[in-house]
Amino acid sequence: MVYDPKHMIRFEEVGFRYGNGPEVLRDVDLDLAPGSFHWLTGASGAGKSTLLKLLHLADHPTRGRVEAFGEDLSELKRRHLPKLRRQIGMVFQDFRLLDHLTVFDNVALPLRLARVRDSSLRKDVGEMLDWVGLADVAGADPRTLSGGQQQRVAIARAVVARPLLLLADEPTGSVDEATGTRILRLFQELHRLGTTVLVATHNELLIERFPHPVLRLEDGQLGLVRA
Ligand SMILES: Nc1ncnc2c1ncn2[C@@H]1O[C@H](COP(=O)(O)OP(=O)(O)OP(=O)(O)O)[C@@H](O)[C@H]1O
Repeated sequence: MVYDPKHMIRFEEVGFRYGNGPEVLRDVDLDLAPGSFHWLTGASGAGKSTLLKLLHLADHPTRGRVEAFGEDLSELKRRHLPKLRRQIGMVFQDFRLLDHLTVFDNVALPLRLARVRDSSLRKDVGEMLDWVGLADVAGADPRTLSGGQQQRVAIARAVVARPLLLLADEPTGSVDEATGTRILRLFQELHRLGTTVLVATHNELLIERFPHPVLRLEDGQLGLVRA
């Protein structure tokens, strides 16, 4: 399958509820243009993580249509989903690093899943750790690192396989302002290289400093509050 990068992710009238609970997302329309950078905001509990979960193709909508890289999710064969999801890098709010693996092996994980050869895997992971400034802790247990360092491991892991789309859930939530700015500069660099980026955050300071369009979730509905 070769994906057409002209089509990133498209939502049409998407609704989502957990079990029999109320609808958390309602009539969400979204067309993420390739090469775009969006902020995603909204009060706590507004549904940002839920929207990211659907964008990450980790769950199906309760209603509506999701199209990813030109493929309709409801028509996609289950065995094709992992390959599609490999086009998407995700930085989770709580990092989700694997404690039993070193920093190097955490970052290498997506390449191992994609069966990348050992020699090019070592090169790619090495370059990625250099890029996030963590080459000197490659052999460390991630639990021994600071929050900001762990976040950079999570970012390296999310982008090592060169995804078309990068999603990040509150990536500066547990780091100081200087580290937050550093993380944003990494995202900016990826964006300049052509990656489509969407970052959920409460950090008004960063939203002001990096003037990308702002999407806002309110009452389960998505709107553009800054173009
Ligand atoms: N696994 C779940 N089961 C049931 N309800 C859930 C689940 N996850 C989230 N919710 C509910 O869905 C709503 C949206 O939650 P979500 O985590 O998407 O919001 P958020 O905007 O990311 O919040 P925050 O900014 O605090 O991270 C909330 O009412 C939450 O309680």
